[in-house]
Amino acid sequence: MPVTEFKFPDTYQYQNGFASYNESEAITGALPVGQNSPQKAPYGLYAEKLSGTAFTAPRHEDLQSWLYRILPSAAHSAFEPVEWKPVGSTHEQKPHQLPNQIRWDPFDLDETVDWVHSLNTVSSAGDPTLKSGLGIMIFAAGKNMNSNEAFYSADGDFLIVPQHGVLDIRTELGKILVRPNEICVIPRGIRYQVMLPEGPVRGYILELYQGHFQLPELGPIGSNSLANARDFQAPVASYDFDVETTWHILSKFDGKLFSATQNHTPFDIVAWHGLYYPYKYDLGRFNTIGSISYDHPDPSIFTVLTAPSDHVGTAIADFVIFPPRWLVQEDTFRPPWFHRNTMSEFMGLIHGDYDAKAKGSFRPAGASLHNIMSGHGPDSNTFETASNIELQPSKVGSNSMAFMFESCFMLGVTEWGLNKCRKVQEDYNEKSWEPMKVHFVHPDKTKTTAVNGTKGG
Ligand SMILES: O=C(O)Cc1cc(O)ccc1O
Ligand SMILES: [Fe+2]
Repeated sequence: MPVTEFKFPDTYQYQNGFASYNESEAITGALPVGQNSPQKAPYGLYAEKLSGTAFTAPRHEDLQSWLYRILPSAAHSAFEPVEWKPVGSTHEQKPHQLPNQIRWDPFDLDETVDWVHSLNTVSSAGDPTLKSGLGIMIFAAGKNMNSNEAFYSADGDFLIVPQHGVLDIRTELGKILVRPNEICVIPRGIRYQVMLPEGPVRGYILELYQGHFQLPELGPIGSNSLANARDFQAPVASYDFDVETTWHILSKFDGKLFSATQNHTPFDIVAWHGLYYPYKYDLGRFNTIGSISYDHPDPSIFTVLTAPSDHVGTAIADFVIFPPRWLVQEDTFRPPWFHRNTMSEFMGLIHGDYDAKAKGSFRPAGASLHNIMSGHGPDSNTFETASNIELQPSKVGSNSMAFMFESCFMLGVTEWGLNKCRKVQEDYNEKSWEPMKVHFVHPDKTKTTAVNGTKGG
């Protein structure tokens, strides 16, 4: 069910559509007509270009916006490095590459920190300096950012998946409210401030060091379904006129934090137009497709957004969800099959349960990582139940929302993710797959052999 139908209505205004060429002006006439950079922009505003792709990118990839602001973003002091707890996503701190299946208990809320200081990298691949790879972060914050602070990441686009609490995000291009079961994307470079109107927040972030997210191809599904383009929402221009306050601009740059000061607000964009902007999406609007005959299809049918690599069909990162849905397949083992995947699978749970795992084992605000070729699938109890249950149409995932960040890269686990967070479940394999029973019965029953104390047949 869409969040917007059961929670308080969003107070902000949006423009609808994925990858739409948008334009917005907080004062009528602030956008120049017929050109981008007149000798004098309307109302004495400065014109500033923001590029999300190279100037020479092909048209179908091109992401640029023109901003009309009171002062240019360049008007600030030099950036200085500032103390930041290591977020563990730089090439200087190589993460642990492990073939183990890993699962984390729910990450703790931390009411002592704000958005910027709440970010902890749990897993990563590649290197932001080479615009290659991605980072996966957990955020858990309980404080508003200072009212005169704004943050941006030069390292990549943030795909933010809140699990708890409400994020009131003021971006340079306008305001976005994001709640659990909604997601938002803040592209590289865009400055923003995060306030917490309902108290503590927690969730997951995929930071994409290369490329940008797009909607997946629909192939034979046709021209609608999955995440429909019209349900994505971009903010409208909203500005302050403040050239007196001292502001701090915080920059995540190669996994480190830098700060610069300026004596004017960064939220001074009166109008903008273009294709490079933040946006949000309500996962409750996802139109889920599934099997209506037999067998369990690949989870790619649940892809909300994909960041493609240069190799068609292989993603740097897919964002996949497991929404409430009906299962009706006949003569089918309905939960996910056992598998080993050339892609890495990092999963999180926003609320509810996940149908491949025993209740209470993979919990909301927890996570799991099944790296390249690490065998996984339903745990032993889930297998026994699903292979014996009488098959009726049944609804799975009512009031639940699991998701997966799936990547072609081997995902390393940071020191924080492996040790410091203290959430790794030591008994994941022991509880899930080591108890699997042998059901094999040789057609010639005299050849049955005892294994693990269980006699086949
Ligand atoms: O491993 C998982 O739980 C995710 C997953 C779900 C599914 O339905 C099929 C494949 C897959 O990797
Ligand atoms: Fe999987």
